[in-house]
Amino acid sequence: MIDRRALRWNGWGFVHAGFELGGREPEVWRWVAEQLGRKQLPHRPAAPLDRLELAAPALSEDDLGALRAIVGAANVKTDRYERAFHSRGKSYLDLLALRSGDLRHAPDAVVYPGSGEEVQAVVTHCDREGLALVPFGGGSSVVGGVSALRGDDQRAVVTLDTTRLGRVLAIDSESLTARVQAGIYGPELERTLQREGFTLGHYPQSFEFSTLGGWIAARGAGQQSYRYGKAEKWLVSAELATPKGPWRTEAFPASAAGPNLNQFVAGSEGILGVITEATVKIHRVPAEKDYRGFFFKDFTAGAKAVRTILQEELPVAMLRLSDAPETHFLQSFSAAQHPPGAIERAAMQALAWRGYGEGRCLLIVGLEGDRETVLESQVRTRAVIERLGGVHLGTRVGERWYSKRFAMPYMRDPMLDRGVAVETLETSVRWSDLHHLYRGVHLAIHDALRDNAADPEARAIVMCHLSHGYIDGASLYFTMIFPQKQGAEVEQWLAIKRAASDAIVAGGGTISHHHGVGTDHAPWLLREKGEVGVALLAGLKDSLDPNHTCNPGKVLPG
Ligand SMILES: Cc1cc2nc3c(=O)[nH]c(=O)nc-3n(C[C@H](O)[C@H](O)[C@H](O)COP(=O)(O)OP(=O)(O)OC[C@H]3O[C@@H](n4cnc5c(N)ncnc54)[C@H](O)[C@@H]3O)c2cc1C
Repeated sequence: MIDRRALRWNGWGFVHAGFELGGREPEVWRWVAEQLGRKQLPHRPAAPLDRLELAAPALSEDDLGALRAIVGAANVKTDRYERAFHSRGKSYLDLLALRSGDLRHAPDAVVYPGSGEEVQAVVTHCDREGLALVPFGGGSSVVGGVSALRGDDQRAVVTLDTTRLGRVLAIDSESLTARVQAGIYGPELERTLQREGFTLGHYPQSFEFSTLGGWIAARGAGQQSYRYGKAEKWLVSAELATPKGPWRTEAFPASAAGPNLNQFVAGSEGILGVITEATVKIHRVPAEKDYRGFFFKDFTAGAKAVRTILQEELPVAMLRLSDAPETHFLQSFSAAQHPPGAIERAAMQALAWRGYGEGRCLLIVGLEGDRETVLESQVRTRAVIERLGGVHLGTRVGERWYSKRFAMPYMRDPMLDRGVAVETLETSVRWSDLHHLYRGVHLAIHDALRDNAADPEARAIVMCHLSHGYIDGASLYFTMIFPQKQGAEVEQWLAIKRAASDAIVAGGGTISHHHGVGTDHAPWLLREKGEVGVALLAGLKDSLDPNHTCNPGKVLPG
């Protein structure tokens, strides 16, 4: 379990850590300012915690006494730090609220149960007493999934932090499954499994600060999902504490006994109850890892290579194709930190002469497995890539990406400190609709950014990568960096988000491939699931949680 106070309550990661700019802060920030059409970047520090207004907890001493009796006095927290830390997740909207000192959604108490039985007792208590209950793992939701909301008829909000449930309970080395408590953080889970020679292989960018339960509840995807699968694929079974009592789902390798109910748990986002533990599929730790880079002349050629590799069913762990703006951004940002030497500059110039210039797109191919499989796969993926116009860059770019794969989120807080917004959104779509959707979303974002720009000189960076591919389609992940419109930051972002989400749905994409629904995507759910589908989900909620105790205001359209 990570000590909560070691973490930024209103930003990313450990308080003592940050993004390493190689001693070239002035050059990097000058480069960012230039890209965004700013002469210089403003100074916009976040409001300090001790000056924020926080309403007194709306729980009586009886309520608190009852919670203390369940989890122990030390595990019921009502102090300022705990309530602020648990008030929201990590989306741009969340950070805007936290940084401006808006703690309207702070929970009235945070409880840390130490067993599945204690979780069940807390759920039952909240349900009986008319209290809202918000399940909270790492709190890295970027869709409003952990906002401490309550229904009109609920007296107060209790946030249930799962991180004391942090143990691997059993490993079945014959079946390759592990039974794990839901509040375990990524690093502790992998450390424990790898000590025994196994891995789950689920490495989202938020790996260090997110939990097993959160991955399942939000149907998450790790960066190597091509090999290890999304959460719904590696989930074997789960145990939940619900207002109707404990619920354990079936745990078979396959079954024809009706629909597989695990599929309702994956993506339930806390609205059906609290996942207390799960059995998951594990793998032997791969003996070999190979990450290398390739350039394509454009995004279409790169996407065709990714599709071909997947449809030829070559065993890959990761294929990550950046479009031209993202490739340019990554290279220029890296050059601002570590200026390239003469040899590197000459190599880039030579590639530009060969046509890999302005529009070039970087593909990172990750292979994992035993030595023979990785070697064979390396030969075969490279053959496909070169046949379709890719040029090999070697392992350095791949290894650099791998070593920094969890670092980028640390850039967001210093950007916000300088009036620069950073946010992402994602979808998945069939191959036959992919380019149409890509263009449509790009256009919608650009138009919305222009119509909501900070001023006429403001420029934005909009970039995309293709990741998490399948035989029939792939996920597209968009990142936007733009100057904030001071005083209207929320409205500015909502306009951009609305335009992008409408374009995603119009283009045939899902409103989320791996971030989930939360509050932010709920308005688009009806268009995706249809009336019958939403009624089915609502019925499921009503049957397990008739008083709507669990995570009110999330997933289902209001
Ligand atoms: C910088 C950054 C990078 C990210 N990268 C990725 C990525 O690569 N891939 C990806 O999939 N996601 C990514 N995310 C999104 C987020 O990390 C995932 O949604 C993650 O799965 C959430 O895990 P968590 O433990 O933080 O859950 P939380 O944020 O605490 O909760 C997420 C949702 O699940 C519910 N929940 C949590 N635990 C439980 C439980 N035990 N039982 C029932 N409900 C529960 C919550 O109520 C909430 O609705 C990223 C987020 C950030 C901020």
